[in-house]
Amino acid sequence: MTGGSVGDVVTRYHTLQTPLHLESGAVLNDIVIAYEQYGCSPAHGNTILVCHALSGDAHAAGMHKGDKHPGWWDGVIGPGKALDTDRYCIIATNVIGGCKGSTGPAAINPDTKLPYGPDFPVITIRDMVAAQHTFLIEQEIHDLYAVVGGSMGGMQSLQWSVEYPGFARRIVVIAAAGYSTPMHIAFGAVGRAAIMTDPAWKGGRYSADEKPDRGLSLARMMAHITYLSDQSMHKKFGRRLQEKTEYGYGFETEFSVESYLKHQGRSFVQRFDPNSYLYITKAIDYYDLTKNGSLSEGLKETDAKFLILSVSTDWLYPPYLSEEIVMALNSIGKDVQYTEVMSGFGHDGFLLEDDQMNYLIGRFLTPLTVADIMIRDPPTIRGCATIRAAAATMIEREVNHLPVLHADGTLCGIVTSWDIAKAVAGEHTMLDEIMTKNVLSVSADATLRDAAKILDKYHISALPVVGQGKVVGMLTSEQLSHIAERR
Ligand SMILES: CC(=O)SCCNC(=O)CCNC(=O)[C@H](O)C(C)(C)COP(=O)(O)OP(=O)(O)OC[C@H]1O[C@@H](n2cnc3c(N)ncnc32)[C@H](O)[C@@H]1OP(=O)(O)O
Ligand SMILES: N[C@@H](CCO)C(=O)O
Repeated sequence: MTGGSVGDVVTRYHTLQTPLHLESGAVLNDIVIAYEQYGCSPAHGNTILVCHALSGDAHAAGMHKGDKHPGWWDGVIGPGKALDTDRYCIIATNVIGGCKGSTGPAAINPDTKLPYGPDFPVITIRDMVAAQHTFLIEQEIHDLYAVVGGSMGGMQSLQWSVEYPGFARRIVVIAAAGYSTPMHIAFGAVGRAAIMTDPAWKGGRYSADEKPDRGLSLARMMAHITYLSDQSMHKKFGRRLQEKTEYGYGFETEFSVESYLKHQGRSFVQRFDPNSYLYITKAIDYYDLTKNGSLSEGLKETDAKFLILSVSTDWLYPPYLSEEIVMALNSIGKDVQYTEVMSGFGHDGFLLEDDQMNYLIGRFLTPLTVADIMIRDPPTIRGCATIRAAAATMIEREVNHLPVLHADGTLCGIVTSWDIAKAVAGEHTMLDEIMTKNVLSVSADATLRDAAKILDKYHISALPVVGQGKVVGMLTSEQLSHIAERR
């Protein structure tokens, strides 16, 4: 997919005026939310909130001055991309508990004037979302067009739908789950143990000069394996050695994958706070949207359209976890679409498969409407005409359906070539005798999906498109099948 860049961007900061009552019972005051905003100005119904994964931040797109990489979802956010900045206002915030500008354990505790460290209260995904909600309200944004996120971002998207039903019209959940599994918790536990057993951790009260870097690096190395796949590791590294010493195979000689993981660990300690890692992984582990053991029960109050995406080779959040969400939503009659993205990248596929993400998310957020494919200014006929005149118009204009109009141009019926055939057999003369009078119609801004549902439900093959009382177009099942074949 082609698309432009949002260009140079800066992170902004907002201090919440409202204290945040956390799920743990603790209260946080003066919370700072780091955020970035791209595209149109926020207006009623045009704003999309993007939620990041474990180590992400508010810098989702565009370039920060001096950086060598753009924001973490630059491939999907920008003019003409799925999160189209020509159409929408895109907002990304850093979660509370994080370390990229929003209040987290490395922030200064106003009571002690020292970093919170281990005194920072336990936070949950629900708390992260509550902070985003307060932030939006204080920015005078009272509804969202969509909430979109992958991995922990997907958990936030789902939590939004449960916590604030109706606030967001569309919810996109990628490579996520309705709850953290024992395996997620197990990986989280090992990562936390790596940090907490590093002598430099010092019960969480480490100094800026001496952080538990070894522990954090180890935690990231281990976690990063879970973001890859067997297939991607074969392809990326094989059994290659990074460099062979002149002595041949020495104990120090690194495999390519070993060197890669060390690089990931080393670069992670440059950009992430160890205590934040503990708090955020704990928030992920506590995440559980089931109620009385049922995901359907937990999602009962949601009121949005859902797009759920999984990644075929993701073994951390395997497709079955997404399918559980889909089944739960289906079982309670919610509007949900699902696709398993075919990708060899594993869990991080949601950050790498830009083309598929753009196509699937773009189609969901900005679906084709009836206006995009309808026949404009279609031939019509007056209700007082003869059947012969209708047949002649159909042959001349090569159509099988004619909307029938009153003298004032408003719709009063529809006639099809099948009606004409029946009329000949029944020896009728006037159109009024054979046309369908209870004609169904659709508006030009209806989605093709909604229009297709009407055609299917009533077993009909065409719908006049009506705007301001007048017929402005015609939509047929034939056009819909052409579109389905092309997409
Ligand atoms: C919403 C969010 O989750 S935001 C957080 C997302 N970001 C992260 O997870 C940060 C870590 N980044 C990554 O894991 C990756 O960059 C991804 C998943 C985002 C993208 O993956 P890719 O484009 O395939 O990059 P890849 O995983 O190959 O990493 C490239 C880096 O590894 C280095 N590298 C690659 N192979 C090796 C090797 N054998 N030995 C040492 N270093 C290596 C590259 O030099 C490059 O370094 P740089 O980032 O310092 O420039
Ligand atoms: N690699 C991503 C995905 C984790 O789910 C991150 O570190 O945030």
